[in-house]
Amino acid sequence: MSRVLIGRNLPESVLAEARKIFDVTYRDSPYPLSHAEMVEALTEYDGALVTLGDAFNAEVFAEAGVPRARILANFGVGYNHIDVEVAKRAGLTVTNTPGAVTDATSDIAMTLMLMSCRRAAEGERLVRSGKWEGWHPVQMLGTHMTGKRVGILGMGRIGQAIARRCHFGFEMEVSYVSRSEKSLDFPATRCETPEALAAEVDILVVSVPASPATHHMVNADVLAEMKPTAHLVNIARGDIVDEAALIAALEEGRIAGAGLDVYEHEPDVPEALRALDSVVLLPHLGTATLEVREDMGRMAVENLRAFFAGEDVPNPV
Ligand SMILES: NC(=O)C1=CN([C@@H]2O[C@H](COP(=O)(O)OP(=O)(O)OC[C@H]3O[C@@H](n4cnc5c(N)ncnc54)[C@H](OP(=O)(O)O)[C@@H]3O)[C@@H](O)[C@H]2O)C=CC1
Ligand SMILES: O=C(O)C(=O)CO
Repeated sequence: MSRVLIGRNLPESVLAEARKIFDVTYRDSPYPLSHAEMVEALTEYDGALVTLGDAFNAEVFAEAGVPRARILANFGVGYNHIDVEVAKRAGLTVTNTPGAVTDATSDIAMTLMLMSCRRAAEGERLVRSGKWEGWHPVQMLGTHMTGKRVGILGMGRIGQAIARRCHFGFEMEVSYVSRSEKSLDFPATRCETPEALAAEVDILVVSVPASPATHHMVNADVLAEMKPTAHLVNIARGDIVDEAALIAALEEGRIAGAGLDVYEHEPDVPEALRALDSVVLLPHLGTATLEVREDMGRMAVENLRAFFAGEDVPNPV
């Protein structure tokens, strides 16, 4: 039986499935693996189910030397916490969980769009404060989403699911940036650059993966192109947006608001961001439903199973 580390708390049904197939060591913790635990994952196990925040970087692989582990099955679609090139050079297969996350993450994008446009978090805080004085015709006026233009930065699985919700649910127009032209069943305009996209949309949604190419893709120049009435939503990874530049744009009222599920130095969220009424802050909730986490877990376990059975893994990265 292959010796597999489950690196973090998972839904019970996923653990039970894994235990049927492997000799499982379960690390019963909500926190990411430490450096020493990652080295141990590589040296003491045949494979590991790893999660967001487990920073399998070049130093970890260097310390592990010639690893015993042959596969890292990531629980999640985003794998920017793993140095995949170094992992492959060390002889490991890396897998992820595409698709299982798409609808839930798109739903959180819609939640953030609506909350930011309709000032929902600010309104909730007002009611909780006991200071609400009742309805009046010009109280807390937000942005009407129906019919506006959304900009999708990264028209992949999640970007397309968000665009579909916007087009079919809110009659919105869609613009996007992607490396390749997309063939879609709804109208959408492709822009050449993030700056061009930012300039023409009412809501800019970040859905590109984190990579050296997308680090700070939404920088001060992109934010400067946005309309003062526009909102930014980020459901991808924190470091795609230059957080300091975003805080400055919000503080100076150069954009109307932002909705964030992810942060540049997660879980640290700068005090300046937390102090702003014009920003909606969620704790990386994109895939946080039991059904979706079970699906992600099943996919990760299936990748491990297939690998150790000598089959092609379903989701190599
Ligand atoms: N908040 C949360 O909880 C969650 C966050 N995520 C994040 O969402 C990300 C996207 O997931 P998913 O939609 O499945 O990924 P996909 O790979 O399906 O889509 C990524 C899209 O980004 C585009 N892209 C990639 N690099 C660039 C670049 N340098 N310039 C322009 N466009 C680029 C790709 O273009 P092309 O198609 O042309 O190659 C593709 O359209 C994940 O990587 C993850 O970080 C995912 C799930 C949950
Ligand atoms: O899948 C991912 O990339 C996440 O961020 C967590 O589900």
